[in-house]
Amino acid sequence: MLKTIIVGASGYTGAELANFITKHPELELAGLYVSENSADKGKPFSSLYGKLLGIVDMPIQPLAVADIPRACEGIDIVLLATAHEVSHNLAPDFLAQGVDVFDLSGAFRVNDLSFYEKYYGFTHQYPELLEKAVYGLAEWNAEEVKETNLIAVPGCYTTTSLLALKPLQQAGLLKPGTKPTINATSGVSGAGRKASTVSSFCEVSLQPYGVFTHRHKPEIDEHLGCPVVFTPHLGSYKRGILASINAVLNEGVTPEQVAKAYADAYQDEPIVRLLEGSYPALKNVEGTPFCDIAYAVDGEDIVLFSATDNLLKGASSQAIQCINIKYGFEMTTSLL
Ligand SMILES: NC(=O)C1=CN([C@@H]2O[C@H](COP(=O)(O)OP(=O)(O)OC[C@H]3O[C@@H](n4cnc5c(N)ncnc54)[C@H](OP(=O)(O)O)[C@@H]3O)[C@@H](O)[C@H]2O)C=CC1
Ligand SMILES: CC(=O)N[C@@H](CCC(=O)OP(=O)(O)O)C(=O)O
Repeated sequence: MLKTIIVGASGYTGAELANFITKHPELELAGLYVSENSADKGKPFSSLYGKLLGIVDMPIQPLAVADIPRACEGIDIVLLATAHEVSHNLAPDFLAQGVDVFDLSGAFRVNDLSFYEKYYGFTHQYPELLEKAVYGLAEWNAEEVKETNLIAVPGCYTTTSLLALKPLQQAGLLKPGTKPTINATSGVSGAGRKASTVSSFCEVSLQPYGVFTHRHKPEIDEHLGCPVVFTPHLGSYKRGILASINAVLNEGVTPEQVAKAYADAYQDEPIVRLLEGSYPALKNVEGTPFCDIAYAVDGEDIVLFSATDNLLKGASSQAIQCINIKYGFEMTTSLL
């Protein structure tokens, strides 16, 4: 059994991780942590997430940086379900204790120091960790995930967009010089559990945000290998992302070539479902680890549709996929 702890356990992605770990036959949930002065320290986990009453009742513990060596005793894996700068500050201490780090934040996803100044508002202190971090897009980077002890789990919009676009880009089917245009809507849980006016019940409405400035645009560019236009929208529902993506195919590309690109990429992948005869719907992915993808072609125009649960394939279940890959377990263990 691999002893596993979660930091940021009281948040939305942390709670999903706790649920998966309790169902995983090879992982043992060995600790749930929040910040040193958290309002939730000492509470039983199930007092926050009643669905797990009788399943995860252990108390949530406060974690100061000085506590990390003690928290790591006998521990194999830490999942950081914390804000970007918190993960940036904590990951090196966990790695120094010999614990494998799976980070759900954006702190190690892009190997470019200036990116963090511009999009995250902090100065990245660990270029050597950016070098060793592997981007945990499970269906595409499995071999690399096996080789590292720092996995940067991709963001939710990014996962949803990349899984749809990568087969076309990798097969060279996109028209050079054109930019795929991604319009994606996320449920409010994408903003995390902490109260804010923007995400409060009476304020939320279907609306674009982060236009031309969202940090997932450069993350997508980097891991797709081609620039995109990305516009996120906040939807007035709890969870799930639907991305509609317009792209232009190279001259002469046939629908058969497109179909082959998707089949080659995903026919052996249990978590990505290629739909035929229907389009993705949030109700079909909510609460599941799946990414549902469909497309329609009209001459050189292609429209792609991709749907995930932002808290699962967009975060926690993808982190578990990465654990399954790294330690040689079946890819879907505890997920399906
Ligand atoms: N929500 C989503 O759909 C997605 C989120 N992510 C990323 O995953 C990470 C977690 O997101 P999410 O679960 O939504 O966030 P939440 O805001 O819901 O939870 C954050 C958690 O971190 C804890 N925390 C805050 N500061 C510290 C600290 N210094 N030390 C230890 N714990 C701390 C919080 O508890 P407390 O403040 O009480 O200490 C809370 O448990 C973020 O980086 C986010 O960007 C990625 C993809 C999708
Ligand atoms: C609705 C909402 O607010 N969504 C979040 C994205 C959540 C996510 O994917 O987090 P990462 O930044 O870790 O990738 C946002 O736009 O900031």
